[in-house]
Amino acid sequence: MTTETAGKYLFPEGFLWGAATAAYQIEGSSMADGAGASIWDRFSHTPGNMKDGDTGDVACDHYKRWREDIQLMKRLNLQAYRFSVSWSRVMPEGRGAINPKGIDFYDRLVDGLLEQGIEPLCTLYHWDLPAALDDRGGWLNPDIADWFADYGQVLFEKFKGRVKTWGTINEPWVIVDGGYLHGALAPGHRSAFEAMIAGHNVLRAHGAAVKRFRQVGEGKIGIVLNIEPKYPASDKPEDEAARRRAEAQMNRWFLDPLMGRGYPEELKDVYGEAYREFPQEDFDLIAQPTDWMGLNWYTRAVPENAPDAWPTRSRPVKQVQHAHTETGWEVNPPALTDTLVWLHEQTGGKLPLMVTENGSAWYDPPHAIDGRIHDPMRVEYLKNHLKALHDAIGKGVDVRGYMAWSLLDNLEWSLGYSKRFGITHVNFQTQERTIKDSGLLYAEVIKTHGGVL
Ligand SMILES: N#[N+]C[C@@H]1[C@@H](O)[C@H](O)[C@@H](O)[C@@H]2O[C@H]12
Repeated sequence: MTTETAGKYLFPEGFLWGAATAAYQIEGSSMADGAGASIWDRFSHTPGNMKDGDTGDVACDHYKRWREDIQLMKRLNLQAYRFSVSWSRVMPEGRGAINPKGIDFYDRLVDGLLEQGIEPLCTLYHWDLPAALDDRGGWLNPDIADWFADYGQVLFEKFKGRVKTWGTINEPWVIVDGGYLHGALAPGHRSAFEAMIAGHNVLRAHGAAVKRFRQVGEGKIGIVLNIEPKYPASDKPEDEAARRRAEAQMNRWFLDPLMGRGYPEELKDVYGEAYREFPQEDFDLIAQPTDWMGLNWYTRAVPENAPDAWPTRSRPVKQVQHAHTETGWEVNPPALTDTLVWLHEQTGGKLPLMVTENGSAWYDPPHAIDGRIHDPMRVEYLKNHLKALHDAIGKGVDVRGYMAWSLLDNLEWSLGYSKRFGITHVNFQTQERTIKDSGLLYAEVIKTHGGVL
């Protein structure tokens, strides 16, 4: 904070400050106490899939250390905690029998959070599909919509009155683009034909869960989308056309059907013969009204026309004038403001938004030095993106909260433990947690409602 900015970035009363994680990335013990395997247990144990051969077998050992981690959340002044449930820990086969020890873990976690005055925000699905369901076709099997709604009902009923904000699915685009189109994520398929089908079933499952929530649940429900704004590399028509294809394939593929607009026209151009039509009743199910929408936001892209680039025939042009994180993502806070304004417009300005993930990976030392973890780049990233978020609110965007990604350094999927996103450092040899300078700043931001920015 400088004298001229003192108080300039105060956030609205009731703005919800938290941090986010996901089950497979932090829990460990993924097969303990009757849990079933997920597609990530299989994928991470398949040689060649994971950097350094890393797996989620231990991760942050959160399954055992959850009490310690709730104390960590208190030290960070968190008002909320966004976590996901491992479907196969609760329902080992994905359908039918419930694993009592599995659901008991989440029961204790939710009660522990509430006891500390931390609001639990629960994501039903953050990529870790039960392997038993994958054996039945997984997201390629249309029956998964009912399987997912049945799973959701178990949680809606179990946590009624305690969990009041639900997210159905985290990042449909990554589930499909990573898991079915490019194969970089579980279950590792590479087919545009499968991607269209899987994407449609992910959306149907969301709709089925929302419908079931209206019957048995209590509170608010929404979905969490990753949006990466696309800016044209030049004013050449071919670059604008490339931008539109890239925007349709990532940002509108799922958003448009959720808003009742069906798939964007450009998707036919992107997927060609793999594109397919679906019945209107599916789109009616998908466009079930929801109560809020989550935005996971990290960076922007500047695509140019690239006829050889599959499937969008576009390629991002590196913006060397800006800093880039360890994951190679450009740092561009104003693009977050633009995205929030765009999403506000795309959702008709009636759907409350929440930034459900935002953060950055930088090189951090493997252990604390004199009890501290200095992460100046992450401090700057956090400060500047919170200011950009504040700017969006100033432009009339209804943003209700911000969940820092992530509470802990954790398993960055197929990148393993090589990329650290946490505001808390984890020494993966000792499991020691050390709040980084960015976490100390975030605690102050929360305490001052942004006044410290
Ligand atoms: N990569 N990256 C960091 C972060 C990932 O760790 C989360 O699980 C996803 O929801 C989303 O991709 C964002």
